[in-house]
Amino acid sequence: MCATDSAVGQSAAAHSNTTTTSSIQVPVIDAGSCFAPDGPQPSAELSRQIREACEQWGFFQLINHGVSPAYLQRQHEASGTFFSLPLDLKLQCKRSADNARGYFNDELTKQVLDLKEGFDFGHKPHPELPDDHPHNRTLDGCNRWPGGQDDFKAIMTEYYEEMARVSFRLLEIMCMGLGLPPTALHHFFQGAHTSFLRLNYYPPVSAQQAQQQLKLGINPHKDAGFLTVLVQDDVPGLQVYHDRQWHTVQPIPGAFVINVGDMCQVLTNDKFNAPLHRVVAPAGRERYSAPFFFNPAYAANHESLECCIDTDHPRAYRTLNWGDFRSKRFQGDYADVGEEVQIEHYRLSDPSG
Ligand SMILES: O=C(O)CCC(=O)C(=O)O
Ligand SMILES: [Fe+2]
Repeated sequence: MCATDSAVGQSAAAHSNTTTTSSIQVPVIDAGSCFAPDGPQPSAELSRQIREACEQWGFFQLINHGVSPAYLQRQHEASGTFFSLPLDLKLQCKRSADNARGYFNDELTKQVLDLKEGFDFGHKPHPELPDDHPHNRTLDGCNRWPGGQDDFKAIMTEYYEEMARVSFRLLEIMCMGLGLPPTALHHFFQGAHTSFLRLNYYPPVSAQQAQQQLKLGINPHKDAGFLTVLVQDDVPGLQVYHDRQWHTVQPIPGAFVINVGDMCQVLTNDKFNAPLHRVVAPAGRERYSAPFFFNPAYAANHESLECCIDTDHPRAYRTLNWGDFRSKRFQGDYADVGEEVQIEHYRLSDPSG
């Protein structure tokens, strides 16, 4: 990608090949259908639960959200159809150094090759113009689609819009949890958010391979944007690092898995933490997931919010421009360019700052 960040400052255990099982679980929150288009207003109790999950884990699952399961099912089926296309067709829309969007099977996370395939597409500023029109070339590049797969494009575009709607609602609930008006942070996103949808396909490794050595579909990383809304199928693999252990995010049919990203950590002055996570390559079965990375406008400058600063929590970061951060990050995901930029470089106590 990736919208990912590095594991600087994390203990060696976070990089070990061992998986620890634990009885504590990523929080599961009932949203009371408030993500349905005509659903009820989110309650203060929901915003409290989400705030606590963001403070304690930076990860949670949202059930009973109210988004029609048909969207999720259509997306899942279309993703399966895409990844089963012949490789030469997929390679026709392969991403390149100057265009972060399209198909890829050579992603590096922290300069280590991931065991997976993926497909990215994102915000198109002028939907009425062709994808490759100069006006639709963004900092991330422009969308490219596999030839002759109009249904795939239509289903994914519809799904993207639905995830954007869900993300705006989540943003509002998070603001409520911080004691802000629900729309207090809209200006970071509205009209020009640079979100993108990623489809992930993890081919199975043999049970024998998995036993010999832990194989990772995605290496440990943090997501760089504001938040991520992910759906996974019924094959476990996603793990979050919490309290010095890796915890599997157990698949729950139809649930959204939400995690905090770097920009949210900067805005909240470390009150909400972007958690380290990874994917264990599935043994014996393939696995699919679809993260929607809810990203601010390129021009958005991030400074910690006044409501998150006090004498015990002084301002932790220098101003960080999202477009600048994002483009530096993509260079590191596409090719091994040495140490990647990360939010720690913007920490006011960072001597290199
Ligand atoms: O596949 C998953 O469950 C997680 C994917 C992920 O973390 C990512 O694409 O950044
Ligand atoms: Fe991620």
